[in-house]
Amino acid sequence: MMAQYLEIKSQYADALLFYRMGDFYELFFDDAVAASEALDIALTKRGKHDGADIPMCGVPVHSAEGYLLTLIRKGFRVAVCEQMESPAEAKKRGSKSVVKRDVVRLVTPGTLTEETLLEARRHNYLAALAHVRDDWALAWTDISTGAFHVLPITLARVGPELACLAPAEILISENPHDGLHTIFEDLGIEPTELGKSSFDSTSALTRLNAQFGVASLDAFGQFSRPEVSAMGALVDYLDLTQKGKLPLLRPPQQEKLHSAMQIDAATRRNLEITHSLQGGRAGSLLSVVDRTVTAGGARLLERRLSTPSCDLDNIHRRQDGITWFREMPEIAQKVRDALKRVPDVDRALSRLGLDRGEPRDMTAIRSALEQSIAISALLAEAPPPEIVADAMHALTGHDELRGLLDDALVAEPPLLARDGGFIAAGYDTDLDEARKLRDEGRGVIAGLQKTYSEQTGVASLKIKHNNVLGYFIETTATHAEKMMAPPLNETFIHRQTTANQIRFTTVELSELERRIMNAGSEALEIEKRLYSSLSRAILDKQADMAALAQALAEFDVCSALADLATDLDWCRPTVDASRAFDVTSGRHPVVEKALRAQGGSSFVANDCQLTADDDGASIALLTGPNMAGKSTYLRQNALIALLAQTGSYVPAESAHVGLVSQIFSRVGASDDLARGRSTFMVEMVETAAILNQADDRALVILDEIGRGTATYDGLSIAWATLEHLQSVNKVRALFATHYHELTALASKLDGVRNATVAVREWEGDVIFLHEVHEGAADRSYGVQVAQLAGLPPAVITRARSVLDALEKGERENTSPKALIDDLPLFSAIANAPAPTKPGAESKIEAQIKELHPDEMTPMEALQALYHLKSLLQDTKT
Ligand SMILES: Nc1ncnc2c1ncn2[C@@H]1O[C@H](COP(=O)(O)OP(=O)(O)OP(=O)(O)O)[C@@H](O)[C@H]1O
Repeated sequence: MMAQYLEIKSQYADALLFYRMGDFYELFFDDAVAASEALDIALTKRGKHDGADIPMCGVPVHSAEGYLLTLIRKGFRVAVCEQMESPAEAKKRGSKSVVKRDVVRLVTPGTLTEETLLEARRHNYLAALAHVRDDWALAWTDISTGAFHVLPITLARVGPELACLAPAEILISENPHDGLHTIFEDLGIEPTELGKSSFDSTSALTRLNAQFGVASLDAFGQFSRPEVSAMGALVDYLDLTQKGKLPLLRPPQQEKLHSAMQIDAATRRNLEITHSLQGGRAGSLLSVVDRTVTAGGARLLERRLSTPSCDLDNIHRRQDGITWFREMPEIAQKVRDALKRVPDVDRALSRLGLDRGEPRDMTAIRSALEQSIAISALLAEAPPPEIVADAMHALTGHDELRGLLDDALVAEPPLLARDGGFIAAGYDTDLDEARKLRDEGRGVIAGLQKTYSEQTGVASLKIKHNNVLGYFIETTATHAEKMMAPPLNETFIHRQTTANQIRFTTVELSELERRIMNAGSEALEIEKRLYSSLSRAILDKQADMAALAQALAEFDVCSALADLATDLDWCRPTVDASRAFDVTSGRHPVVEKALRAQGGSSFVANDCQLTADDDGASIALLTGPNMAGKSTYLRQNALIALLAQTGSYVPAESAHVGLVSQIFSRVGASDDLARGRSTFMVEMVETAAILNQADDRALVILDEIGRGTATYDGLSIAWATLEHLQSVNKVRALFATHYHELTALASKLDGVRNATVAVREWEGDVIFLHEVHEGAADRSYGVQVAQLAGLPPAVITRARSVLDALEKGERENTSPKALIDDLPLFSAIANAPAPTKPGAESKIEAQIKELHPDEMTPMEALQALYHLKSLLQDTKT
């Protein structure tokens, strides 16, 4: 057995081998050590190899999925090795024969199909990156839904596209291109390297033609060599991991590089589109926007938010869909109620296709078909817009399949096909009979006894059972002669005579007995056969079912965005080919929601006017105090552009967005010490990307550029950046800064204007109004904000005097150093009496608490007052 183990393991060196032994998957050697640690299970030993103990651990087969999930999440790949015959079959070949075993599947992050291993509301992409000289292509698939796409790209776009896709696994050819290391490092992805043959475009063509059952790929589009190579690598890897059982894949969909808004990895992170900066979904734009009620809808929405469109027709079609649902709230509600009952058709289909399905996957298809009829009737109540009408075609015409599944399946099938019990009564007569025999064996025997008793005229005839004879017919010995003479002896075959009884059998009874005995397993066998034929019937309609799933997801997304727009009072933006960007009363959806949840102040809506001339830039230079809401304002406008091009309504009173081809954002500082980059370096790398790539359709938001270095260096960099954006990139941009010197540029550069976030000063404190209006701020109120944050009062006092000195120096043109030299040292201020800690009780307060005015004489009251006054004087000196 160990020899067999080692032989199989040698083929899967980079995976843990789950070696099936009866009811367990066992792991040995290093695999056992690694798995026991990762799964926190006991490490034992079994036998010896080369004189040393063999480490071993195991997981029960019935709960293996949970363990698999943990291992995959921890970055392992698992080869599942099953027994290919029963021990009895092995024995037939000789008493020492080892049960045949083989790997049936290699489980990797990108090739999961099990419900428990997948996140229902997210795609699980497997991607492959290929290049032929300087031409690159990215192909990706989600085998749990059948999606299959390919995109020709450039090396520069690899990072952004991968950031958008966020694949669970990415395949590259061995000895990868030098440029890829940094990209993968940036994204924190560990690619899977395949041999060069997996990427060979000639054999890829053959593989792809076979996979899609065509003689040539021309039917799906004209594909370049890198595209074919990337797609071929995907199919090759699926073949390898699924051991020849290829999943159902939709025909390759060829994407265009510029059909979607380009958003690079840093911008994606900064805008917190699908994940917040903390990494989770909570706090992201998606978490606020997602009101879908089906898993398919949720996946579609996430994909749309990740890839806002640049195709005006597409955007308008989607908007029309939302508007339609908004205008008919009652129908929309009913559609959403029906959608809530729609299971995950895509993933059910995929499991059936890979022969990993269970009866529930079939009932999932049945429920979807049932709800489709209801939804189709609801949608027909008013003339639908194009997007809805197109999708509606996919809902109908499945009566045959629905009828079949309706007739064939019980209402609530058991979890596993192998337990049987999922085929409905009345669907198959053989099955009904087998079940009848299994369940009502005794009843059938009683019926036969009655028949025989009538046929023989022996009222006392009985059918009995014992372990030696099995079922037999018994009469008293008095009937022996009659029973053993013609014509009865033709039917009744004598088996045994006892003192008083005589026993017979019949061909019919023997057959019945055999059938009763086998009925249980026969019922299971028949169900297995019926399961396969139902599965085939569903898979024959795979393309229709996939289209149905897509249509249902589309209705879900449209109606969910309509619900959101109505509930949160969002507007339909005008999206066109102009270079406008004009938002009235825009809001930040995530901050607004957070403020509402806290129940405190409400969000202050702000306008944004960035409409550019035909060939110029339009840049708003935003100054204002810390904490005033600059970052929020910057982000909210980027998110409005993004939402508008997703086809969604937007959080504003009105919005006009001329197509944005790229969004860039440099917001906030973060360092990347793991990669040896300081905060400032990260900032500069991101700024360089913007200045090198932004075109005149880009929307750029830059927050406090240059703040990570010395004041004059920072100011100079910010200055030059602003000029470059205005004169070379000619972008629409929001540029927030604390370098108030920059505001002077507004009068010098065309298309640059100043805006500021208002605050009010009151008794030395600042009150944040969060209102953005024309003009420039002259101060940052940093010291006040620091005070709010709880910096020790001595530090605040000291900071105020330093600030006053610096400002005075600036006015009087004195060197700051000379001025600061004149200031008393910090120690002078720090030696001042320690301020009472906020919340701690002062001496005076304590004394006042001790006073009981109702119990005091006027004299005592006067004395107490004098005493308090003297205390006050004590604290002041
Ligand atoms: N329009 C608004 N209405 C209400 N509250 C807002 C608004 N904008 C921002 N805020 C609140 O103010 C806080 C600070 O906002 P933000 O981080 O945008 O300030 P900032 O000006 O960028 O500050 P800094 O310059 O210190 O980075 C937010 O967390 C939010 O709670």
